[in-house]
Amino acid sequence: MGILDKISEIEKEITRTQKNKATEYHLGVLKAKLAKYRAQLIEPSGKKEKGEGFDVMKSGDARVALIGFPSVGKSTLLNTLTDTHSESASYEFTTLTCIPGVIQYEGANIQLLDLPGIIEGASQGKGRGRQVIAVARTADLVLMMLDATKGEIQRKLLEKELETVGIRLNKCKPNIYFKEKKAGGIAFNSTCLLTKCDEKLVQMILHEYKIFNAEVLFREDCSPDEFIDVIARNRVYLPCLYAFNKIDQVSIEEVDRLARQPFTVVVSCNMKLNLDCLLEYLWEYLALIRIYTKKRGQSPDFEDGIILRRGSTIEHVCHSIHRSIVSVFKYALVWGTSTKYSPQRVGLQHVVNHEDVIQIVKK
Ligand SMILES: Nc1nc2c(ncn2[C@@H]2O[C@H](COP(=O)(O)OP(=O)(O)OP(=O)(O)O)[C@@H](O)[C@H]2O)c(=O)[nH]1
Ligand SMILES: [K+]
Ligand SMILES: [Mg+2]
Repeated sequence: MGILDKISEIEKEITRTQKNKATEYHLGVLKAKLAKYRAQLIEPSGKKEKGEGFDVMKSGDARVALIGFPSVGKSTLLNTLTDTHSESASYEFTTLTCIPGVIQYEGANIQLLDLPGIIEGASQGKGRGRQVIAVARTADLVLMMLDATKGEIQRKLLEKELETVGIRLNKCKPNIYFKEKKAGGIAFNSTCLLTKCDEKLVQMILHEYKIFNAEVLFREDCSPDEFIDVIARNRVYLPCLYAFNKIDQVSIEEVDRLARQPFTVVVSCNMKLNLDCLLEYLWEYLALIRIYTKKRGQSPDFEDGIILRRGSTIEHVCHSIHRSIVSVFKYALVWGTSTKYSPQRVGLQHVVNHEDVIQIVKK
């Protein structure tokens, strides 16, 4: 039996099995098995698959992958937001490779990757699904483009495809400490009440993975699926923005309904409607900030900021100026919203805010 057959057997058994207290353990083990086989499916086979242009160099401050069914308007968006041209047409599978463009926004260079359309079964290799998904894993954000005239179906189908290959959208990593050990059996602990998972189930799942010695600490009330995500290791957690395109084709009531969904923006690429809003969301979801540096006695150059991630520290600022700066760093002066007063003297661990002005004082 091939892996695909094994996977579909297990999937069938999971749907057949009624969910209740008595089947909980059985289901947990089935899910662990499923996760194992799926991981084998996406492991690189060694030989390079066809599809040139898929190894695109990462560049700029962040990378966004355009994922969607054929002909939803992905290439039209790339053509509208960047200087790059990607063929767009009314027939499906117009785009056959990965085409990178650059969005310039708020002083940041955001790499936007136009990709071939994907369809149901993409995760199992239909069309160029596997290559497209491999690119999505390298992105900082998935921009899922959907056809507003088709309601929510496309979204559900694509979410399932990405879910299957271990891509988690708009989800946090489960707060579970997990460490494999050489000996000592399985040490299980939790810091909160667990309602979805227990020690026995954790052990059974670990045995499925042939893990017999490990330390496990649940710091939140996680499900068996979330625990499997932690031990499976190949999971990626990405923010996702859903963009419903072609709103020029649906009623105002439908536009309003779609726009109210979480993590969603409604646009028309052809008619250039609401694209400024899409860009604002991208900036927000990528968690980008821009700071300025200045030299002593001079005013900052507001034309030339440094783009960082939210949560970055003075140490990150130093590194993005030059590798050697940290070794001669004495303190920094900060003007902006991250300090109580301006300027304020801070150390390397100080977290900076959007639009802060920073002066590095050397030893
Ligand atoms: N009505 C309408 N049509 C649009 C809009 N945006 C794109 N289209 C049309 O949709 C068709 C497909 O556009 P593409 O940009 O080629 O779509 P794609 O997602 O790149 O398609 P593939 O590369 O084949 O996956 C073209 O005929 C576009 O003109 C829009 O906002 N409204
Ligand atoms: K097309
Ligand atoms: Mg295209």
